[in-house]
Amino acid sequence: MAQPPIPVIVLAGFLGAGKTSLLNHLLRNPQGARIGVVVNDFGQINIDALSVAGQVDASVSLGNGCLCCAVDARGLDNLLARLTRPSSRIDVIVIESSGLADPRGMVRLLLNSTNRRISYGGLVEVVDAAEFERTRHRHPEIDQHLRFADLVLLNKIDRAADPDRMLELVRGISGGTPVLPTTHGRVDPALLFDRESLRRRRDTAGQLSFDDLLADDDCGDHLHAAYQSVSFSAEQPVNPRALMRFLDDRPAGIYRMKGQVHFAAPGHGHKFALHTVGDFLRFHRSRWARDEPRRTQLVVIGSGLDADGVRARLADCLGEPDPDDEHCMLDVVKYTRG
Ligand SMILES: Nc1nc2c(ncn2[C@@H]2O[C@H](COP(=O)(O)OP(=O)(O)OP(=O)(O)O)[C@@H](O)[C@H]2O)c(=O)[nH]1
Repeated sequence: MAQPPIPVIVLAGFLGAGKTSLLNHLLRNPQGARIGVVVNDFGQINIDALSVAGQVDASVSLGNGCLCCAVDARGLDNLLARLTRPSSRIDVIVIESSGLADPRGMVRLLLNSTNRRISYGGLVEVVDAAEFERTRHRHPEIDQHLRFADLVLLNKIDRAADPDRMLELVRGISGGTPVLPTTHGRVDPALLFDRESLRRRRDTAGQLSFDDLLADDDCGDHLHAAYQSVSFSAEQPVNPRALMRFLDDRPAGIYRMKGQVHFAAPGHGHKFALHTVGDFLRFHRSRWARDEPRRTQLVVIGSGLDADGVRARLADCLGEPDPDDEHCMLDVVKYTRG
């Protein structure tokens, strides 16, 4: 008997809004579904793929550029072909797009896909409740992204200065699209995996018309045209004091940093995932896998970055802390969860 097509759900949202957090939440609460994942990251090092690895039924990743500007659907088709092999027994595919991708381009790619085993399963737009107003000010086109979506998650509601006002604002912008406040992307997975409800929402809310999707789209207008990424990788450990000085006084233009840090500090041999989004700074501590190389890998995203300058300043953070400085990790620990 022919298998029903596998729904493909697109997670979109500006840099640092919480897409990977949502994806990890879905992977931890799969409701019995086998989830295939496509991760598309902006930097050369695919940090998002590193952050979801180990929890997925099947995953493929595509780094260094936004999928929304792929000239044809073949690149994505090849990835989807791997995930939709009958032997992988995948029930639903989730694409985490880069924080600078244009959701319209992503949806268009899916609709143009020649893979008969998939069907478009909807667009979920993640919004950072703490940063949204600043982001919108810089990139007014974000409003459209909300209207294209089937579901908007107003994430980081715990960080919003006035959550009710934000909810009202985002609901107003989203037109008929449902808006749900969340923290760390914790949403009932049934809302995303239940195809019927997604389809109903598509039929009722003001989504992309076919004309919108087919309209000529100039990639030069996409958000990522204004952003660059700088990748930094080092085997030599990082001096925590030096890194905190860097983070306190970040080079101009940086909006987002993510990756993992290997500190040289006695008693702190863990892996520290680093996230900055605007002014927000957070480390997450976890154990290195047994055979995982101890190294720092960071992606820095922003506009008007002096790439060499950023790399040079990060390189200055490498080295051992002062052996008499017992509290060298204090500031890092202050910003650490986990
Ligand atoms: N306080 C708070 N922090 C959150 C929430 N959701 C995510 N974060 C944190 O925000 C940072 C960025 O979250 P990610 O899930 O990596 O964001 P992203 O959208 O995948 O980021 P990009 O892929 O770089 O665009 C991480 O430190 C998360 O732990 C939330 O609801 N509240």
